[in-house]
Amino acid sequence: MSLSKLISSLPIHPSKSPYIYRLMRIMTHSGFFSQQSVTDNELEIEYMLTDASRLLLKGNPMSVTPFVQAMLDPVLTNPWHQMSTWLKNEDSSAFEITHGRYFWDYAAHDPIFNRLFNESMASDARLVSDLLIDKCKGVFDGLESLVDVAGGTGTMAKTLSKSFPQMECIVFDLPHVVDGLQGSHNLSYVGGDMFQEIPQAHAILLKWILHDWNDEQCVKILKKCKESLKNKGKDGKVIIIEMVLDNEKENVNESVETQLFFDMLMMILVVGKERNKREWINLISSAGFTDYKITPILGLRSIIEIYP
Ligand SMILES: C[S@@+](CC[C@H](N)C(=O)[O-])C[C@H]1O[C@@H](n2cnc3c(N)ncnc32)[C@H](O)[C@@H]1O
Ligand SMILES: COc1cc(-c2oc3cc(O)cc(O)c3c(=O)c2O)cc(OC)c1O
Repeated sequence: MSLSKLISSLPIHPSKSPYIYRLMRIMTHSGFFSQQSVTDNELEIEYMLTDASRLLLKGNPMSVTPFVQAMLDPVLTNPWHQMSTWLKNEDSSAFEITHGRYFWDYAAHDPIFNRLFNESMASDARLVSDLLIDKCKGVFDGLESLVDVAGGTGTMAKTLSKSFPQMECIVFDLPHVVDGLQGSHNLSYVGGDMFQEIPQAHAILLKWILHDWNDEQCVKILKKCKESLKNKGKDGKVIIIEMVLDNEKENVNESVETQLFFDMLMMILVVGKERNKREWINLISSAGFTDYKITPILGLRSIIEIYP
C-alpha cells in the first residue's frame, strides 16, 4: 500500500498525516514492513507486510495480537516503574507493590485482566502447539492420559486431544480460569490449586509454569506432580516446556537476549526466574526424579522430560 493510500485509509485527523511517514519509517527499520521502491516523493513509497506484521493481522488464526495487547496493558507495564522500590524493601515482587496483590490473585479479582492474560497465553499456544506436536510427536505417542497442569484455557490440550484421540486430556487450572469451559469426548476441565492436589494421569504437562515460581515452590509443584503420576516407573513422566538458559559466552545471540528479558519479566511480575541446565537438574533431583531428557525446540523453548 502506498503512503498516500495508507494515510487516507486511517481514522486520523488531517493535521496528523505527516506523522505517519515517521511511524512507518521506524516500523520498516525494525522489520514490521518492507519498502518496495526508493522514491523522493514520500507519498509514493509503497509498504508491504513482513512475517512479523502478518502475525498481527486481525483475520490471521495464528495472530498474536492478544499477546501484544496484554503485554502492553498498564497492569503489566506499570510494575517496571517500581523496580527501585522493590530492590529497597522486602516485598516479593514489583507487581505486588503496584497492585497490592500477587499476580494470580490479581487475575482472580479482575475479570477483564484475567481474560486479557488468558487470551494472550492462548494466542501464544495457538502459534506453537501444532508445530510442537508435529516436531515432538514421540513425546506424547502412546500416552493413555495427560493432565495439562496450569494449562490456562486449554489451547495446548485441545490440540493434543485432537492429535491423540485415544489420550484422555485434563486441563487443570485455578477455578477462575477454567470455570464454565466446555470439554469434548477426551478433554475435560478441572479447577483447583496445583499446590494442593493434581488430578491423576499417566503424564503431566507443565508449559510456561515453573518459570513463574521460586525454587522452593517449584520443588513443591514437581513433588505434587510425582504423586499424581499413575505409573511411578519409567512409563510415567512429567513433560516441561520452558526455556533452558544458555549462558555460555560464545552463545550470546538474539535469542539469549530474549531469554534474559523473560528472566526480567519473571523477576518483576512474579517470584520466578529462567533457569540454565544446571538449575533445572537441581530442581529435578530435589523433587526426587531420577532421570531427564532435554530436547531443544523452536529456538527459545525446550522440552524437558523427567522420570520418577
Ligand atoms: C503463564 S500461564 C501458562 C498457561 C499455559 N500453560 C500456557 O502455556 O499457555 C500460568 C498459568 O498458571 C496458572 N496458575 C497459577 N497458579 C496456579 C495454581 N496454584 N494452581 C493451578 N494453576 C495455577 C495460571 O492461572 C495460568 O493459567
Ligand atoms: C506472569 O507470567 C508470565 C508473563 C509472561 C509475559 O509477561 C509480559 C509482561 C510485560 O509487561 C511485557 C511482556 O512483553 C510480557 C511478555 O512477553 C510475557 O511473555 C509470560 C509468561 O509465560 C510465557 C508468564 O508465565
